[in-house]
Amino acid sequence: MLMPAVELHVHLEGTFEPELIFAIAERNGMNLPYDDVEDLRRRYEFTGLQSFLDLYYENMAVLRTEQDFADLARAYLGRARAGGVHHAEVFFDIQAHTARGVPAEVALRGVSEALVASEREFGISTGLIVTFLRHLPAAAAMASLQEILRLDVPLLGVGLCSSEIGPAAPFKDVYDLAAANGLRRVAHAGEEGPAANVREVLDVLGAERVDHGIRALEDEDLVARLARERVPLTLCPLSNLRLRVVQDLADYPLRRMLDAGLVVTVNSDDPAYFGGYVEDNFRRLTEALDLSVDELAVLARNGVEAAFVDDARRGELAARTDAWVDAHRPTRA
Ligand SMILES: Nc1ncnc2[nH]cnc12
Ligand SMILES: [Zn+2]
Repeated sequence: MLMPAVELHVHLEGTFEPELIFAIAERNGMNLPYDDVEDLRRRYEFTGLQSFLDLYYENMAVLRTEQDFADLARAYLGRARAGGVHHAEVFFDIQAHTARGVPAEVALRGVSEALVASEREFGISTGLIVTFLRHLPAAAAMASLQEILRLDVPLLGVGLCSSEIGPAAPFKDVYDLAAANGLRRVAHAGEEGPAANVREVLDVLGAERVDHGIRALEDEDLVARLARERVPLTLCPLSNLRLRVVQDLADYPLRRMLDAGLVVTVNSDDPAYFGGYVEDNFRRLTEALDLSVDELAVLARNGVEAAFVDDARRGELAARTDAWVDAHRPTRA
C-alpha cells in the first residue's frame, strides 16, 4: 500500500514529460531542437535554478491550445494517482504562456477542465494556484491577476516563483488583491535565496505557506517563528538535489527541521525534470535518512494540515494517512 500523499508544490509545466513534449510539438507542427526524447533527457543536468528554468521555459513553448493544457494536466493527474496522491494543489505559470501569445483564457480553461474533472476521473481533489514570475515586473503580475479574476475559472490561490532574485515586496499589491478576492497565498522563498527572503514573503506578502524555505535554517529566530506560527514549508528534496541546493540527500536537513518543530511537507516541484514524483521523493529520503514509519507519518500529517481544504476533506485525507500508519507501524512485542 502506497503512502497516501498530498502534493502541495508541483508546477504543472514541471510535469511535462519528454514524450508528451514531442507528441504535442508534433501535433502543433513545431520542430524541437533535439533529435529525440533521449537527446532531450540528456540535457537534464542542471548547475542551479537558472539553468533548469531556461530549459523549462523553452519546453513549455510547445503548449498552444486548450487541448494541450488539458492533456498536460490529465497526464500529471494520472501519474500522480499511480503515485498515491489524493489531493494536489497545482502551480501554473500563467505568464510564461501569455508572454508568448497564448491567451490566459485558453491556457486556464484547458488546465481547469482537467482539474475540475480530477476528483471523478482520478479520485484526486485539486486546486489551482497561479504562480507569478518573480523575474518579471510586479505590474505584469498585477495585470495578469486582474485578467484572471475576470475569467470564470476556479482558482485556489496565488504564488510567486522563478529566479529568486530581487525583492518580493513589489508584489505586495498583487497579494493584497488576491487576498481581497478570497485567494490563498503561497510564495517560493529560501530555495537559492537567503533566509531574509522567507521573512519578506511572510511579512510583506502574507504568505500562508513557504515553498522550499530550506534556507530558513540559516536564521534561528526565523526557524522558531515558523515553528511557533506553524507556517508550512513545502520541501522538494529531489529538486534541491538536482538544482544543487544540497549536495547529497544523506545531508538533507530534514531531521533538523522536524526536531525544530517545523511543519515540513514533501513534494516534487518539477518531477519530469528532477527524476521523481512525490512518492520517489519520499522513497529516496527514506533510503537516504533511514526514516521511520513515525517520521513518515509526521510528514504525511503535515501535508494534510498544510493543505487548503475544508474540514470534511481534511478529515478524509487524515483518515487515509492514519490507515496507512496503522498498517505500517511495526507491531510491538
Ligand atoms: N524550483 C523552482 N524554483 C523557482 N521557480 C520554479 N519554477 C519551477 N520550478 C521552480
Ligand atoms: Zn517550485
